Amino acid sequence: MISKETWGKIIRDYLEWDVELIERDIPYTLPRVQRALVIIGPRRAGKTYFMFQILKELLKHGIEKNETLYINLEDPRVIGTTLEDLLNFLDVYYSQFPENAKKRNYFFLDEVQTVENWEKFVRYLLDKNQRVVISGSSSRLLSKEIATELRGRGISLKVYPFSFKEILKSRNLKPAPFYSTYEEAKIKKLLREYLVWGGYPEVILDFSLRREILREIIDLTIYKDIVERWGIINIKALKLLFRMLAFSTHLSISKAYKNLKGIGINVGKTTVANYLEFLEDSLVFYPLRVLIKSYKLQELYGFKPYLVDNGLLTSLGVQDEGRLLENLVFTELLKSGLEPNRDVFYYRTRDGKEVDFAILEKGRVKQAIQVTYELNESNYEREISALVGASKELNCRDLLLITWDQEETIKTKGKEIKVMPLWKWLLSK
Ligand SMILES: Nc1ncnc2c1ncn2[C@@H]1O[C@H](COP(=O)(O)OP(=O)(O)OP(=O)(O)O)[C@@H](O)[C@H]1O
Repeated sequence: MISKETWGKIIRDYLEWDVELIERDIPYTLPRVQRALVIIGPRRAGKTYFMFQILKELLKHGIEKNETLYINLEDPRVIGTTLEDLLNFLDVYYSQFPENAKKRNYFFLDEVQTVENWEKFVRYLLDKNQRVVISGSSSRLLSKEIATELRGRGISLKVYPFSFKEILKSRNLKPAPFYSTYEEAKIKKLLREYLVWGGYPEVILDFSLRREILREIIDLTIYKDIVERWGIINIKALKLLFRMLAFSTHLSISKAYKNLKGIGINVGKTTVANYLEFLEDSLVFYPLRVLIKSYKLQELYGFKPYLVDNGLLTSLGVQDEGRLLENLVFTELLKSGLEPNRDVFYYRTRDGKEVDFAILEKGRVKQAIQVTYELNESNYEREISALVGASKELNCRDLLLITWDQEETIKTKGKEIKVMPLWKWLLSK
């Protein structure tokens, strides 16, 4: 049992506490109805820090600090907290601030999954008309499942590693209609780093330790979230599968199974499917499906694998700039709020040409995006005819081709294709 003194101290410590943070551009609203805001995202993406940002914004809007409260349930002083302990903690809080008992308070509960029956406590607070923000990720319960556990009493908000705009902001480079030669050179240098090393907050904050940080994030995800949690014994197969995702442009369960078999790893197809699902659940891997009505055909075509951050690709050994660029575009689409396989798919024309991203809005394809590092003689015909074909079949006029550094407008066969350098596209979003 956690003593009243311990809770009292934790509350006092919180009131004295402050933290410096880089402000994120993640739109959110605290639910006005009796629902908790559940912050979810991959490991080390900045979920806790985003809670801190919400807290700070409340204070800026005139809420007294003692009307808010943050507890990290993985704080060593409160390990083993039970539901009863949490109720005791409420008593201690209200005994210190009796006037708050009649007000609306803001509770921020981090690593909430460590307490058994935590959802009962959250529902109790919500029933009392309190505002609740929760987050967590551990081998015991993935952040995605927290939303499920609340059974309709949670609204989830996704936090991913930094977007390019957020990185620029952290370096005091604000989006502007024009940049000086110096600024443009600086933006391109940062973009090159972002292309290779991604946007995990700790990587941005300590670039010299990027390799170690990324390795640690992969280990946390693989060992804590997947191996420990599911009691996986074939760790080698899981790690090889993760690497395969990084290197493949197309994959399916059978193909992954055959690839593994080809290098002497014998695991069943069901195991392969399970491992892929675990990686997907931990929000590091996204299988992008083809835009097609028939579910059977969708299965047949398999998926295009993407990872949540380019740093993971590099850490796993990917060096191909084309692959890095395409993955980066995917991650920015994610960060802009698009849900893969609901708002974004890849597209295959009737004659088998591929367009990387088809963006849907209100059931129609609003934009078709092709990504290629450099448009040149050898790929021009393929890239352009895929976009033109998709445009005709999908009746979509907004055609975009993202490259590393080329810019022009191509008019062909009655269609107009905008060719845009990556940095301009990222800043225009
Ligand atoms: N907005 C930010 N400003 C400054 N530093 C940040 C920010 N977001 C994250 N960080 C840095 O990254 C680290 C990891 O962030 P945080 O703890 O918020 O991630 P998390 O998603 O909650 O991680 P976990 O999944 O392991 O619980 C922090 O300790 C901090 O150093």
